[in-house]
Amino acid sequence: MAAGARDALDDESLQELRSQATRLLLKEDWAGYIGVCSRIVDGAATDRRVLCSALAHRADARARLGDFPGALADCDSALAADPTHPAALLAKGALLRGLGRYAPAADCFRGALSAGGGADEVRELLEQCRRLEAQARSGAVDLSDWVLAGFPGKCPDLAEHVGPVEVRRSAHGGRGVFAVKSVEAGGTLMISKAVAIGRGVIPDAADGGEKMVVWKDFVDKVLDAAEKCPRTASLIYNLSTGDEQDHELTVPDMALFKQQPEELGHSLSEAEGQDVLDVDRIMKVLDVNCLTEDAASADLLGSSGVVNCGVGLWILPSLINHSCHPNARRTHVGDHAIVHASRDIKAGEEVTFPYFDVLTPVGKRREAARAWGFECRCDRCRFEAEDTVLKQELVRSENELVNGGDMGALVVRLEDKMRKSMVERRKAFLRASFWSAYSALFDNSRLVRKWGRRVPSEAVIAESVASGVGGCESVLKAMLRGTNDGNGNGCGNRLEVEDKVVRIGRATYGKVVKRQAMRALFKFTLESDNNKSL
Ligand SMILES: C[S@@+](CC[C@H](N)C(=O)[O-])C[C@H]1O[C@@H](n2cnc3c(N)ncnc32)[C@H](O)[C@@H]1O
Repeated sequence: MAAGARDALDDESLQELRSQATRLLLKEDWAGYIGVCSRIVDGAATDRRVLCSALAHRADARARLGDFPGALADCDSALAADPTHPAALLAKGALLRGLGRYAPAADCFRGALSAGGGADEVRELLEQCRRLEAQARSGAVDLSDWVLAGFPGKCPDLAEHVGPVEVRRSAHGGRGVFAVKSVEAGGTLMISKAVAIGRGVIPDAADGGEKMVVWKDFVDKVLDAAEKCPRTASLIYNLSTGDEQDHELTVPDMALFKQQPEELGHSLSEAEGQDVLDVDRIMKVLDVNCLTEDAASADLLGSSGVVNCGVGLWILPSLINHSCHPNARRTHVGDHAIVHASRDIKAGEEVTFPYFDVLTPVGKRREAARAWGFECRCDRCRFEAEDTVLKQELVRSENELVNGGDMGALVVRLEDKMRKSMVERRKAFLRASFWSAYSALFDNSRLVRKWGRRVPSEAVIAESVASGVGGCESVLKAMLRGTNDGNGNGCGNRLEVEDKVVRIGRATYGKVVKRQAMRALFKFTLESDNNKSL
């Protein structure tokens, strides 16, 4: 330390501050730690070594508290004083990596390696950044090793990715997400990291109280994230509260979803200059935009008699509207949601999720949409409502479904109606609406013996439903069961059948594993409850 500098720390004071910092570090008291680092920074005078390492430590603590702009500014000050300071390069690399800026993060780790920082660990970080940078650009994910090993340990790290999609005004209401290129079933549309997730393992018999604990914890995390990062607050304020008229919802620029380092620290819209969070507004946004996570990996960790509950906010995916013939699904891996095409999507088509179970008749779907606060305007609902002859048949079948009866007879009657004139897509819609009747028939060997010859095979029904409403676990299960004799009862020859099964597997989970690992997912699908994703 330079002797005689004003306010410079003497060796003894510096030693005392370092001991205090270590105690606070062990207690993970980051605010206290930042305070002590600041005193060292202020007293470091012209001692570059002391100054840079205190700035690097303060940057690390600021990042832990979510103050990314402050952390980045500390790293930059340290590197302005000493461009090869290993700890500052490592701190900046870790910060940029966490923010999804893999290429500049890799530059920092490369710099730290040449400055002699870390070696093996830094080499590993550099390798990770290269892999994530490539994945962020291509959207290609390969979870084969993790799946084949039975989902061990921590989830694989993923990078955010915005695929061939853009936000536009939607006929469904407000804004929606649209494909700008054709995407085949299983293709990745986007990979988004959650702003926050509330997770809990809730006993089956739990009342609403335990769910409220998960919700409260989640809301606190969202508010915390918004408070610390104006950009996050700005993204949240772009989402609908449910109170706006359609024309009041502005179409956001896609650049908003592609984080740039120069945007760090200042927001792109309303959150700028706004010190106090609009908590009421954020609460409304959460009500309209939260998505649930049915994570298979979380499910595997749970024990019997409990259900895993995950609720989260993923910004770009929450702009995806609902349709009863959806074409997209999510696969959850850690905090990332991989959104993929669940059936082929044409360029210009709107990307849609099922907000609720769409393997149900129109009446039940209407109730579910109302619970969400909207009237579904999708073409499947329109088709099921407009044809008066069909409407009568649907009312009769829905009543039979509710009151029980011979589900085989119901299916035969529906199939006879369809055989006459209906196009494949409409057949797929009706089969999806009466999926539970088809399942009851195929689940019961007595009914299969009685009615089996008069209806298409289970595999043919599964393929038809997947073409109409996309792949999902129930349909994949039916396909696997329907083809386990190897020929799929009229579904084609063995290789053709295998291709069809893999296609529905990809439509269900996305192209996240190689073909050989797909078998592990199939085993998992057959063993798990319906409606769980990865
Ligand atoms: C998560 S937001 C989807 C994005 C929203 N359209 C926007 O502009 O922000 C959910 C809301 O979108 C609207 N919505 C989604 N799907 C719809 C559909 N099929 N029919 C009518 N409104 C729909 C409803 O207002 C619903 O509460």
